[in-house]
Amino acid sequence: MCGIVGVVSSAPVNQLIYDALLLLQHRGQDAAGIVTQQERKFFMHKAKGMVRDVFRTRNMRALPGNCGLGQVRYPTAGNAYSEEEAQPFYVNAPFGIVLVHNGNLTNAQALKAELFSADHRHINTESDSEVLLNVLAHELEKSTRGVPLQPDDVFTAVRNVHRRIRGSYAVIALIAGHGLLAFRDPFGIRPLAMGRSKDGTVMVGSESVALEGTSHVFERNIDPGEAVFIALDGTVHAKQCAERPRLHPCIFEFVYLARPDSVLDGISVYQARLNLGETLAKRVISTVPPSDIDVVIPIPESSRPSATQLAHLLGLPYREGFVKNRYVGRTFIMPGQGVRKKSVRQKLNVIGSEFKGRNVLLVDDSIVRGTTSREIVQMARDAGARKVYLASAAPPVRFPNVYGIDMPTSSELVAHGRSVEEVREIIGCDALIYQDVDAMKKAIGSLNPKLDGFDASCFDGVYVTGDITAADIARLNENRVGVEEGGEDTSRLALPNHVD
Ligand SMILES: O=P(O)(O)OC[C@H]1O[C@H](OP(=O)(O)OP(=O)(O)O)[C@H](O)[C@@H]1O
Ligand SMILES: NC(=O)CC[C@H](N)C(=O)O
Ligand SMILES: [Mg+2]
Repeated sequence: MCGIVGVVSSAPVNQLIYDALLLLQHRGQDAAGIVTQQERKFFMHKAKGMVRDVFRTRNMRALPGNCGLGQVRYPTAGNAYSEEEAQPFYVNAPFGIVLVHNGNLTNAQALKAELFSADHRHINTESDSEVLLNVLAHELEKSTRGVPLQPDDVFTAVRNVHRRIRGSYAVIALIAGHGLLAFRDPFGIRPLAMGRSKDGTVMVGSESVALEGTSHVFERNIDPGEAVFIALDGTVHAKQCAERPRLHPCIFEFVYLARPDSVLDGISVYQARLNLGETLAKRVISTVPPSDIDVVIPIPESSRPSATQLAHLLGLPYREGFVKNRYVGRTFIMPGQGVRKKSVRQKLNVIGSEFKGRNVLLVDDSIVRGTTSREIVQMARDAGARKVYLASAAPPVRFPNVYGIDMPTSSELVAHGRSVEEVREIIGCDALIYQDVDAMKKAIGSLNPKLDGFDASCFDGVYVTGDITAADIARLNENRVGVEEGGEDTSRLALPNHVD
């Protein structure tokens, strides 16, 4: 997942986009970029790094104009370390388009070949998002019946884009001199919401927190398959452009990716995590008697709501046993196993008194590669815990994700092809309690009965787009750079050394 935002206003938007990206930083830590538009000219700044490091005062001053968009990147395709694959991407025709994308295309390779041979378009990076932009540009070229561009021509282009591309995509594009286009894949896998501020500024963004935190009132989600075109005067046009839209949001957004204060597709992420804690509590009781647990300790940050609810239901004390260094980012979304492992120790430190001589139940939101759990269980033992139990608010992650979460291969997943007992041995805890897949779906799905289902592919192996084979998964990995086991980008551990 990445974080994306787009704005149409009657005032300069550079600071507003920056602020929204900061609120979406948890969705991508690897690169950030902003484009603004003034008098049909685009102004862009993008680079690797976190938002606060990428944009210095001089960069912000060079982003004039009353509309624009931005992205924070968490790479899931192409080269994790390439500055050129930072977003937004730009094409000069038709009109000039810049685009940001959250998600992952599953047919990007085939499209790239097709774009070259049939559409005569050159793709200069390994990014699936550059492919997406070129498909959109080609379709817009075909559908445009004159200048100025009409919303219906834009919608025709999006309809054709839906026909050509596969996978997950929440997209925001700015068409020079015309307006801001936002659309979502026909399954609504990745989130996208829209809101408005008192002065009439319209904002589209990945999570409601980006709207709320910048004083915009949430109006609605973009529907799966729907396209919204916001003209430069703020007029909003909307149309359903998919043939069979269905709402199957990614369940991992609720488990881990999104901020708890966001509401996605009508579901409070916080409430979803409380519910997961509740159902997990029932699983714990059937494995370890609560009388054998002295204290419940969350593994910061994302597991906290589930852990509090679980402790409450079991009638056990909830204590903070790990302190998080707030200057280290989220470890799961870092590229390279070496850096992830090192970061767990940098990020979390124990409060020894909470462990000494106690039976502790550690709670995490999910166990993916097992990097965090292995380190944490050892840290709890080193701090003197008698018994260390571990509960995961999500079920075992057993299948690769192809829709924008960086879990490209099954071999890296600690639970793939292993029984719970085998995973327990690897992690080194005294008992391991996982959430159940159906219980997870029910706990979250009950919060919005209008959902058609979830994309829960990393848990149940069912890919909602229905067209994913083992060969596709292998192919999707062929062009990945920077995700190999042990791969380490040491530069990210260095302190920022910018001098203005
Ligand atoms: O099994 P693993 O491969 O280690 O992945 C799972 C862990 O990674 C995430 O934490 P992260 O540090 O990314 O973010 P958080 O602070 O939001 O919990 C998640 O919350 C788990 O703790
Ligand atoms: N996580 C995402 O949404 C990634 C977007 C895009 N596939 C990239 O790798 O840059
Ligand atoms: Mg965590």
